[in-house]
Amino acid sequence: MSTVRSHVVLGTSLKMYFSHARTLAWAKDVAAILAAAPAVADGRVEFFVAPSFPALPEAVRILAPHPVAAQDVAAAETGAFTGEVSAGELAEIGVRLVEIGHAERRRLFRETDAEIAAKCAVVLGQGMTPVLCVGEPEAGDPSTAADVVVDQVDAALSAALPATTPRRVIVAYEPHWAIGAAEPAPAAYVQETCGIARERLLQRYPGLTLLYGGSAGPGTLTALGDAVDGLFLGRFVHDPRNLAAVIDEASALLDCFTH
Ligand SMILES: O=C(CO)COP(=O)(O)O
Repeated sequence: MSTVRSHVVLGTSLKMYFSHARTLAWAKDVAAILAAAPAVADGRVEFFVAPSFPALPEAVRILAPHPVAAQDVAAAETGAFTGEVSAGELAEIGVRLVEIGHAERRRLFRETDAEIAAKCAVVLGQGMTPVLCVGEPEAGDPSTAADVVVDQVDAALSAALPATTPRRVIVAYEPHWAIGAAEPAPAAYVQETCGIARERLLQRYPGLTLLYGGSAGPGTLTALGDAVDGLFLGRFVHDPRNLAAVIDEASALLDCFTH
């Protein structure tokens, strides 16, 4: 498949894998990798990381000027919601993106479409970018998967983001069955699903950035071609050398296009 791209977005969530000390050590290694990557320096490769809540302020400091994301947010703006963290407080400490509706939150914490929509609204209201996670629970066929993706995006964004507002939103397509697996979903399946979904979504959400997530790592971006704008990475970049490899791969794909 031909590669037609001028910009790649890469992100990763550390979920709840690391200790505080390991998160900060990892962030320092990653900051050095980003500083050494020309395609990151000139903005053609964008990278964000979502550590756990307690690590956010330090991660913002270590990774600056690269954006840091939260893994979740309260659906309410403020008030008596013990244990929750507001979008306002996240914005105040320098968080620029917020992951919403990850498969684990939908499945393990029974997060509903209504809660996810409310979270998108508060995040957009604070001027941050939602990283909306969508995807089908079971492997099926691409057109059914694309229906699920479009329905989940509409349920999350249609009230908060009128079609006339060209605000940036990141949608991470993560088939639930490909998360925590040995390898990503088959490239042809992802390409077809994303192709159908993107065509239907772009008219309504012109600022859409579409990422693939689910056991992604070195090689995934090349396999997917221009079906996606980038990757939402997980376990396979716990070793920073793998992140460096993915950044090199993204840079090489961009170089193919620009030279
Ligand atoms: O859920 C994911 C990113 O948020 C993907 O995680 P894995 O790459 O570890 O499967």
